[in-house]
Amino acid sequence: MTVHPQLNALLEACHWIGIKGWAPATGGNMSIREDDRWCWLSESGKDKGSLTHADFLQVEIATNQAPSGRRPSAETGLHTLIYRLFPAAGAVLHVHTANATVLSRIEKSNELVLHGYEMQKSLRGQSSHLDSVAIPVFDNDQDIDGLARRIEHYGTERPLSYGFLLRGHGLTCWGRDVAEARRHLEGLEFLFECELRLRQLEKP
Ligand SMILES: CSCCC(=O)C(=O)COP(=O)(O)O
Ligand SMILES: [Zn+2]
Repeated sequence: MTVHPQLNALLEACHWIGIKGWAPATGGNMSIREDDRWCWLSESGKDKGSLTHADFLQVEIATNQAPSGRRPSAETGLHTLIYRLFPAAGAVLHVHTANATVLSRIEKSNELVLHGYEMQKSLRGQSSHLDSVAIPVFDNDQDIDGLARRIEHYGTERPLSYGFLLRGHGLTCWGRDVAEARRHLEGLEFLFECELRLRQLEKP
């Protein structure tokens, strides 16, 4: 079997996520794009910190179908949405970090605005801490098709870049390749931790 060149990088990213504790239990899911039609997604219900090549399933982006008959991630529809909306997206990482989970509950509006942090420059195209970066926050939903429709609708009205938060659930982020998706994940996670600490310190 020929292995997609980005799959090794994705596996390494999954192991790194596991070591960081960002995909506890069976939380999280990860994928890479193969081409316009196909992507490779983690199988549902696995420990994402100890995945092997065999745990990635080929999935058709337009239909969410896996020809193998095995069950790809329960959140497949969010990965394929990103690949459909953003032709340049090459990798998607979804994690359940404590910071993303708690901050998305504390933030009551539909956007978390990051401002004043040098680390905003870890995000593609950002060049100053003086700019504001809005990360959308969507209410969590077990209806992934419905959730995907809400995210798609948001993207018709507001910029949808880097990633989004699912309230009380976690972060989904992407990049042109695994390296960029990893950088966005690490950068956003650091920014979430700073924002959470700041809000706790500033609490009256
Ligand atoms: C305890 S994990 C709940 C499901 C979830 O949010 C997740 O990220 C993992 O789902 P998958 O089907 O991709 O294993
Ligand atoms: Zn999840």
